[in-house]
Amino acid sequence: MILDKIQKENDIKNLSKEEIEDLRYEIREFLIQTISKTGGHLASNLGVVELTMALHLSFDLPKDKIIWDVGHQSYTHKILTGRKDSFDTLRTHGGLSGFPKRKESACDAFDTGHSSTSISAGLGLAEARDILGEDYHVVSVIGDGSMTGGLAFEALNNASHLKSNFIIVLNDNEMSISENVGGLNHYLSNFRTADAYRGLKDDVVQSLNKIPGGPKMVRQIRKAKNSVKQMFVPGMLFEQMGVIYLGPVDGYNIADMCRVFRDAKRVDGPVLVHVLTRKGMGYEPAERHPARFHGTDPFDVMTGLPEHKREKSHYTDVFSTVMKKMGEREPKLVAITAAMETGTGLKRFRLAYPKRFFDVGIAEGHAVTFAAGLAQAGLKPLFAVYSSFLQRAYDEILHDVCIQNLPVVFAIDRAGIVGSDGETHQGIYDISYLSSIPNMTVMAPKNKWELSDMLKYAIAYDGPIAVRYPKGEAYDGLREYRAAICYGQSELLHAGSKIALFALGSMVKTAEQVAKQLASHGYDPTIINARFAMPFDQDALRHLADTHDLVVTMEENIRSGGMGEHISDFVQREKLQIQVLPIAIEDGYVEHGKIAQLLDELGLSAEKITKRILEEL
Ligand SMILES: Cc1ncc(C[n+]2csc(CCOP(=O)(O)OP(=O)(O)O)c2C)c(N)n1
Ligand SMILES: CC(=O)[C@@H](O)[C@H](O)COP(=O)(O)O
Ligand SMILES: [Mg+2]
Repeated sequence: MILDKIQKENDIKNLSKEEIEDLRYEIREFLIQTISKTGGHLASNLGVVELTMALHLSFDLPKDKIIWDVGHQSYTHKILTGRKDSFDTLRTHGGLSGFPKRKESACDAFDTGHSSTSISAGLGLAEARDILGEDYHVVSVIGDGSMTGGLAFEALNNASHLKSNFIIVLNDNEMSISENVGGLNHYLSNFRTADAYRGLKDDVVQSLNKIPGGPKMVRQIRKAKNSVKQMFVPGMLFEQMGVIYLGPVDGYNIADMCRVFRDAKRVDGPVLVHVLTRKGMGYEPAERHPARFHGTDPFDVMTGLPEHKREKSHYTDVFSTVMKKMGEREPKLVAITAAMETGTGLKRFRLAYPKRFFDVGIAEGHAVTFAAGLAQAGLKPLFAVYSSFLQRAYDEILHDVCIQNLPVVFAIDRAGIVGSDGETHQGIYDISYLSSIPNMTVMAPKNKWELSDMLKYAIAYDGPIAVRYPKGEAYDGLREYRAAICYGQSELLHAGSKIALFALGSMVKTAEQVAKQLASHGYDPTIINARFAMPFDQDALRHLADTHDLVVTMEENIRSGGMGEHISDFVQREKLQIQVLPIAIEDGYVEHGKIAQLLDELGLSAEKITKRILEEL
């Protein structure tokens, strides 16, 4: 195996031409075999094997800095920097991260996970290098999807002004997770078709020359030729912004890419190298279904089919079904995604109501203000978004939606621990960052039927409102508890004594288990489904203070700014005679691992919560 010769960074430079040719196949095979067992981001990684090899052949790591935008495509980089043998631990607890991590390797120049940050970060490194009088190259590798994020444009604007030596590699595979959308995508696709355009024009000229009056028209066309050509000179947009454009270059021709990188190093100022790649390259099922293999669970290599069939529906599936129904019932309902159509479950809505569906690209901030505009003009916008990506839009939620009290619905998927994507993707901050914004309402369902009821309630509600629900299987217990949703009111599930479990969303199921465990110690706790994190049910708490000794608040969110902290504050301010035990995630970041394992480690499993309660008593 040539791969065995790669034990550390720069080892690739010792390989012969023939070995380099073979290495690309070995890496691809290794990626397919490994990810088929561990799961992970396959399609993007298969697309950039040769690009990564060319970068490693052209630059000197760790002295030179490569910043991977999002970082989901950094697996070959990890292999070429001596981490191949850890791949069986990919995205597991204590194992290799699915994203670049500075603490994992000196060759990981900057931690990523969310998109469109690489040009800003790279520019920062380049400026620091110049101010400190150091000498190294900085390369930011950004995909065409991530290029649709506003931050990337802000950085380009700044780069052209600063004029620091800095290389941007635009990895253009014409895909975000799903098809890339928008004007930039059209602009880039012109470069791909520029040759075809020229050929077509010659054909047109030949045909025109054969018809009466044709030669005159040909002369006019020739006159216009230069200005028409301008439109098709690749990279004009970047060049006019002051960023030198090189390309497009074939992302599967290593020698060509190395040549262009050599040129790019010599350019004075910012330079953009446009590389054309294909998502899923070299594995037929992934080439055919790049969105499905963007992030995949373990699968069978021969067929490409998932190893485990879904037995129960996920919260995302429930959301998808409700949206399809509500679209029919509510003609003013419009749905927005920021490049997450598949992940959020909006595909069915798009197919049924294409005119009421908007994929705005990776642009969460824009999505929120766009929703505010739609709401202000009389529509009912719903933004379906992952909890961690909505962090991008804090000011837009406050400034554009909540100050004007506009009826925008936030359907927040992946709220809580998400597992294998790790610290950048854990959805454990949304209750805190949303609850502090006046006019915002925050709800979380206990099971799949309540998600459906809450979404319907939210769509009918006249103000900003969020429904947060976790990744994975939807809970199908407690079906018999389906009291109508009333604003700011909780739901009593079991009336007991002494201890009250005041649980939100996913923690209601855990509360049931805690109650069972406490029963074996002779307690009969009351169980309350909080339903609303903000405003929480103050009357219920006043009543509990009269009848119970301890209220245990339970939420899958960080402690700081969470429901428990708000309730503790309320109890203190009202001088209620009840002890509060807030169960939440301790403030900090949570690394990758299995969801159940992480919850247990964070003290949020039924066993750990029961233990805490018994200690408290
Ligand atoms: C702020 C943010 N929003 C959404 C995502 C989810 N996401 C991860 S990769 C991706 C597509 C990126 O497309 P591109 O940069 O072209 O890379 P490719 O997958 O095509 O290699 C999206 C939408 C994210 N990581 N960060
Ligand atoms: C890299 C990235 O941000 C996404 O691909 C994310 O990993 C998707 O998560 P899900 O697999 O939960 O949809
Ligand atoms: Mg792409």
